[in-house]
Amino acid sequence: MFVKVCGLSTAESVQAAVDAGADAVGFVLTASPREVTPEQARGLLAGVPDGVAAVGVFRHEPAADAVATARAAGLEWVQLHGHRTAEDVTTVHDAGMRLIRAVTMGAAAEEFGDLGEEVLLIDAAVPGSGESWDYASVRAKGLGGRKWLLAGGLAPENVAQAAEAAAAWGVDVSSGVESSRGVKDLALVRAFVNSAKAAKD
Ligand SMILES: O=C(O)c1ccccc1NCC(=O)[C@H](O)[C@H](O)COP(=O)(O)O
Repeated sequence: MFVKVCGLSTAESVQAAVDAGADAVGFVLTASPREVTPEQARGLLAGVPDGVAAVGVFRHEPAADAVATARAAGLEWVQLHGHRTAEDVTTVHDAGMRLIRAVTMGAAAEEFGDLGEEVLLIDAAVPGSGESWDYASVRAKGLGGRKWLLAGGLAPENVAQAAEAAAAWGVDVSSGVESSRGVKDLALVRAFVNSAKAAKD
């Protein structure tokens, strides 16, 4: 099970995620209580070893702007929320970067198609809100064989059940490992990664 921990803003939370075995860490580079500057993200990147994906997260920014900001932060991956096109995917790849494309569960059917991104992320209506949804319903999207992350309202206590219900390739969390909005709880970060890694693939 691929595990991403998102919305990290301190060296301690990065270390907790990495030490627990997270495969990816996310830095929010768009308006959010979790927002970090590119300079802060670059500093946090120092705690991310090779083999762990460091992801810059964006919402409505044009793909070219997201790429420029992520590059300024030294990140290799971008995660783009909002409606995206095959041209956006090309923009990211032509810049030599890697892409997680995020769609909300309620999006139109064509949004779930393969636009060439490396990883798809299926989220709640509002990213980073901690809202849960009917995870099993994603099975109807026919994502078998794709690399995709389940997100929205996951937490240490529900991640294993949710991932199994959805037949997820991986999981992503932010709110469910926080003590208050934007403040990561290190014990919850560890518990989440452990629970997700123990979940049935
Ligand atoms: O975290 C944010 O505030 C945020 C703002 C704008 C775009 C994306 C954002 N976060 C993305 C994520 O953290 C994850 O992809 C996911 O939505 C986490 O959801 P949750 O665990 O329910 O907080």
